Amino acid sequence: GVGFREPTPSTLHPSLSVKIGGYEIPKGSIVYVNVWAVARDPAVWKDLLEFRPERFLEEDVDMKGHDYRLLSFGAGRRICPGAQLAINLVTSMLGHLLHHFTWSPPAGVNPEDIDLTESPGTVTYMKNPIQAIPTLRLPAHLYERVPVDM
Ligand code: HEM
Repeated sequence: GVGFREPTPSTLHPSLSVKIGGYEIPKGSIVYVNVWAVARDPAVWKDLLEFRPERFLEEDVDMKGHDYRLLSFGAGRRICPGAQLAINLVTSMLGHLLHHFTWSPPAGVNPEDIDLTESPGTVTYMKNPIQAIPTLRLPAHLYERVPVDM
């Protein structure tokens, strides 16, 4: 498995003309930052192609623009304003999916054979959608909808 999947690029909007690495960047240009490459820098990440989420427990990596090793939401003035909402939603959604279901590959597919190839572009998708089969892991009555008075 792969450790980092940056789904979207980040942009810089220089307010002055600057020269970087021999390139003249005129004021007002939109510069796309290849955050995908930044998040895969072997000089920065240990075992970078391993799926090892616990790396983020071992080391404090800020993902809201303060740590340039991981720029999922960009950084600076044009950072994603929905970052905290997105982090809360993804955490809650993943938590529910894992709490309620056991997930397995379709019958006959070994986990090692799942194709994790990405399809690069402005937004990164999986080249082939991953198929996963959920089975209930809690007593059935816990999945019933509870009416709520609003
Ligand atoms: C996991 C989910 C999300 C990711 C990975 C993400 C990522 C990003 C990135 C990389 C940018 C560009 C930052 C830059 O140019 O440097 C951006 C911009 C933006 N995002 Fe998100 N975002 C997410 C969810 C959301 C949500 C939930 C909202 C709103 C409710 C949101 C609203 C925006 C807006 C309005 C901008 C444009 C900000 C600007 O250009 O000033 N995003 N986002």
